[in-house]
Amino acid sequence: MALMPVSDALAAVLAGAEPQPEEMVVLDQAFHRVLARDVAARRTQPPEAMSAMDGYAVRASDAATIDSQLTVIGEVAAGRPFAGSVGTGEAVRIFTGGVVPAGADAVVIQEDTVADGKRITIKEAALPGRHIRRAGVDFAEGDVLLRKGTRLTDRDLALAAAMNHPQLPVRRRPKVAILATGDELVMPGSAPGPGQIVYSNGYALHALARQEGADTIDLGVAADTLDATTSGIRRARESGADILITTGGASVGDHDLVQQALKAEGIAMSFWKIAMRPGKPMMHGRIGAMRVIGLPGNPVSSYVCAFLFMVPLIRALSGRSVIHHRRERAVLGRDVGANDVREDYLRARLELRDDGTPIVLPVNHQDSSLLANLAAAQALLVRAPFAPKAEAGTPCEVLLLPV
Ligand SMILES: Nc1nc2c(c(=O)[nH]1)N[C@H]1C(S)=C(S)[C@@H](COP(=O)(O)OP(=O)(O)OC[C@H]3O[C@@H](n4cnc5c(N)ncnc54)[C@H](O)[C@@H]3O)O[C@H]1N2
Ligand code: MOO
Repeated sequence: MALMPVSDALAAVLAGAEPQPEEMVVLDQAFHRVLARDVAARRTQPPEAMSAMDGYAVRASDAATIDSQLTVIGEVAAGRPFAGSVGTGEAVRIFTGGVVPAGADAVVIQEDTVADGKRITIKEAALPGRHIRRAGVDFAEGDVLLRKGTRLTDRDLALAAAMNHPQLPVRRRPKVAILATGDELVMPGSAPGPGQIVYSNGYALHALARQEGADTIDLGVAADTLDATTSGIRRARESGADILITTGGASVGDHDLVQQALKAEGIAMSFWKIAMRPGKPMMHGRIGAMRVIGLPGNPVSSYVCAFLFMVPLIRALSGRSVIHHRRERAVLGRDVGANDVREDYLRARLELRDDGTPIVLPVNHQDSSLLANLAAAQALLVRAPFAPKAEAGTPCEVLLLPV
């Protein structure tokens, strides 16, 4: 198969990706979940005119001049409205959040009054509407304030509560199973023997998938045999995974068995090999309803491909309205050479110029095994296939890496 352009590969990965079924969750469980439906306010907020200050509810016309005197006929506090109404020459003691009593159309803050028993003297002229939050100034019953496809923020949860929703309709989290392959891999903290490599890819992949709202299943490391690899794939299916991510064994070496194992398990392959760097040997297909992304083993290739393909897929399955990474505009901080047929995603640091323009500094060594570079990078500089060489100062596009 020929190398597939990145945009075609992404379209293939996202083809037919429908949002997961809906479920109701209580607000405490709803942080970062994706709304399955538009949500409208169940009440008007505030439901009635309320005082924004501690002071006295008055008729503005009675308190329009300094030294006017009023009689305090009662009190209203938050949650305890005053039953009567404020007549001429009268005032009601009121506290922040208290319902403005009938008849009153202004609040005079207590600092602007002198109190003497039931009498107050006005020291600052009242203005109609002053210090009063009118009914519905925040929102009205029926207002749609939270939209389907939104990933709920901390503020959204407070808003949903104020809208009087104890629970929200969200999308079920996609399940992502992650299977590493490679005889050479040993766990962090062990004493690697000759030629052994410490397993690292899965840590970034699990974290990235979870950060995007997926549940992850760890299928461990399969040895480089067809049996071990097919058994890992089968376990992914049995676990009900929506997405299987494999890492390693994607290339053409004698021990790269992932594609063979996927075929033995009946995969409908959609592509193998993309015109991108890093990540050329990535593959994609489906086994039944399970979507499979076969990531390369090199740690940077594995992460960059997951970032570019797994993340939008998780977002699409989660029903998010925005699924694509945003390309930010920036300026090259150093010269870069001409590109070849593969779209390049160069690890880069970002610096802000004095005027706020982000300057992109691609790291010197872009070999796809170099994790220290990846961890230090804040962005990926995107270089289109056959982009000509470009000098420092040229506008460019970057993808920001998660923080
Ligand atoms: N003749 C060719 N050789 C290679 C080609 C090619 O086109 N022709 N492509 C190269 C490219 S590009 C990549 S990327 C790699 C990807 O190969 P694999 O997906 O088969 O990866 P492995 O061989 O299994 O591993 C590569 C490297 O990464 C280490 N690794 C693997 N898994 C993990 C893990 N979970 N944690 C940490 N490190 C891992 C592994 O030990 C190897 O060192 O192929 C090129 N070759
Ligand atoms: O995909 Mo490979 O990353 O070019 O090493």
